[in-house]
Amino acid sequence: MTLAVKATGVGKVFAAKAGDVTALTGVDLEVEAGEFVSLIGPSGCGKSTLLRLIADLDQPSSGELSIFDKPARRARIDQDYGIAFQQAGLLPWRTVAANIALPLELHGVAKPAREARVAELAELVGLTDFTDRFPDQLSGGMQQRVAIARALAASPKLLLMDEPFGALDEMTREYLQGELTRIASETGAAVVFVTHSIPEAVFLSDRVVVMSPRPGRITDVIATGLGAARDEALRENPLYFEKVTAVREALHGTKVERANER
Ligand SMILES: Nc1ncnc2c1ncn2[C@@H]1O[C@H](COP(=O)(O)OP(=O)(O)OP(=O)(O)O)[C@@H](O)[C@H]1O
Repeated sequence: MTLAVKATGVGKVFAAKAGDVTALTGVDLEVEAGEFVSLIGPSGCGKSTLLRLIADLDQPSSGELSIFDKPARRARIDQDYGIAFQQAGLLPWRTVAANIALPLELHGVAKPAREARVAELAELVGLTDFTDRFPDQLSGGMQQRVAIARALAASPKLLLMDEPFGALDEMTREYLQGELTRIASETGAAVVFVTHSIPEAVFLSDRVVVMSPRPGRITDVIATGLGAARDEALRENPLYFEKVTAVREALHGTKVERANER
C-alpha cells in the first residue's frame, strides 16, 4: 500500500552565525495511509522542522522524503495535503465560508460545487450557523475549526498539523481532539500532528513518535493500540493511562514512578 509519508535518513542543518545547527539527523519515518501519528518531544527537537520538510516549506539537507510516493515538491504542487498550524491563519477579509472555500478555488472547483462542499464542511466542524461571519467575530476555538475545515476542503488524504490546539483552553481542546479523530476516521485521512502534550498525543494517535534534541532525532515510537473509538470514556481507560505513562517514560528516558506505586 502507498505510504502517506516516507522519510529515509532525513537530516536538516541550519547555517547560523554561531555555527551550524543540526535540527534533524537520520530521521526514518513511515506513516501509513489513514494512520494518525503524533510527533512529541522537548522544545528544539525538530518537530516543526520535520513537519515543514514534509510540507515542502523547507528542504532537507540529506535523505529522502516522499508523500504518496511523490517527491515532497510534487505533492505540494498537487496539494495532496491540508495544513493547519497553531495560528488559524484565516484571511480576515473573508467570511468563514470564503476562508473554507479557498483551497477549492485554488483547485478550480466551480461555484455551485464549492458552495455545496463548504456547507458540508461547515456542518462537519459544527459551524453551519457561522458561515457568514468574519474571523474576528469568532472565538479562538471556532477559528481553529474553520482552519481545520479549510485544511479538509479539498479532501486531502493527509493532514499536517502543528500544535493546532496549542492556544486553546483545555475544554475546547479536548472537544476538538474528539472532533479531529472523528473527522480523520470519517475521511480516511492520515494525520501527522505536532504537540507538546502527552495526553493529547496518546488520545489522538495510532502511534506516538518521541523525539529528542541536540541533534533532533527519533528516539522511540510507541503504538497506542487504543483502537478506533476515541470517545470521552477513553480518557478514563486504564490502557490510555498506561500509554500516557509509556510516552512519558520514553520522553524522560527513565521509568516514571506512578502515584499508586509510591
Ligand atoms: N530557520 C531556522 N534557522 C536556524 N535554526 C533553526 C531554524 N528553524 C529551526 N531552527 C533550529 O532547529 C532546531 C529545531 O527547531 P524546531 O522548531 O523544529 O523544534 P521544535 O521541536 O518544533 O520546537 P518547539 O517545540 O519549541 O516548537 C532548534 O534548535 C531551532 O533553533
